[in-house]
Amino acid sequence: MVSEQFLKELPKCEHHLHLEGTLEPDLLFPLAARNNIKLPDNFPQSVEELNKKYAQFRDLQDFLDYYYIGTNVLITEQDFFDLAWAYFTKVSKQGLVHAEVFYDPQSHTSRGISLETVTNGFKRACDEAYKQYGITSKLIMCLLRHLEPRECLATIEEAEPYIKNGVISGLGLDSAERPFPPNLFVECYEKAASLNPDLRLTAHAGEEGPAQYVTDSLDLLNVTRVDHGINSANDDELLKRLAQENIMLTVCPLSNVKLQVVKAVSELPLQKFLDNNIPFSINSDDPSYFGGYILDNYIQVAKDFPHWNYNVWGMIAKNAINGSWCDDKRKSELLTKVDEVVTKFL
Ligand SMILES: Nc1ncnc2[nH]cnc12
Ligand SMILES: [Zn+2]
Repeated sequence: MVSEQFLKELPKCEHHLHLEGTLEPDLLFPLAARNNIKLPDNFPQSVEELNKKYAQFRDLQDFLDYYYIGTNVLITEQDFFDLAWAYFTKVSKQGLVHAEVFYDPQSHTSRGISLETVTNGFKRACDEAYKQYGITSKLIMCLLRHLEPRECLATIEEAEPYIKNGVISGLGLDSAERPFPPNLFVECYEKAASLNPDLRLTAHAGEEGPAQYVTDSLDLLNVTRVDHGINSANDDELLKRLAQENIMLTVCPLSNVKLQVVKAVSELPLQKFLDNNIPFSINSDDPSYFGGYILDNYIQVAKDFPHWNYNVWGMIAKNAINGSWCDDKRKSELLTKVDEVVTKFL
């Protein structure tokens, strides 16, 4: 296995990180107190109890139930800034160089918090992360697929100024996958794309849902990237297409284990993706809930795929950079850094 120090120094990109999923219990309770939010009686009432619950979830929905309760403690622009800032500070020590991060405005607008409050708080943290840590970033607004598509359309309309001025760089689709297929959101994706031709499109698909949802996300939503996508491995035609069209899958190893999508990271079809030239990146999804940030995910994959050498890891890091939505200058800077680190450890 490659060394942990190498994985730490390797320039890493995160493409699948829900900012609300970085809410650690030791921030959740102080924010609840700061904002006078009473958590439900059946919600764990201490950091220790909450950490115990986070040790295992039955499935995606079991996790989402906790996740949405957690978001209720976020009220002011400063709360959103503090949340994202805590995340950037942590990963700045793990070799993260570029982050394309999700957020769920509807979890907040449904509680009377404006999309501006949320977006401005997160954007300020992104700007500060660049200033203080040199981390570049992009904001991706996600639609909650358990909500009515017409509500999602209204959210896109609310976000129009941020989509037009590029503060929101991408559109995503998250929450409970299985009963809410991609075809429900065709109009939303078309509307968002019409507001700015540079808006990037992605969607969660093939996490708990079938490979068909990945195909439909490509065909119906015109996504150029797929979040999770691991069930693509069950469809050989789709695998060929992902390679031909250079569609990156944003894989989340520790998440998949915690949500019981797989029993162990070693079961993930990562070798199959490599063998079929399908680019993937390694990501943390909701790190405070799933027991690890970006470097923890890299280390676990390295442990479960111990035959991958420095060159293989260099290629994985480069695929993540090439699949990023940053400009060519930033990409070439980061690609050069990968070569330097690989050479140092070879
Ligand atoms: N892993 C995940 N899948 C779907 N929706 C999510 N929201 C936060 N994390 C998610
Ligand atoms: Zn996710």
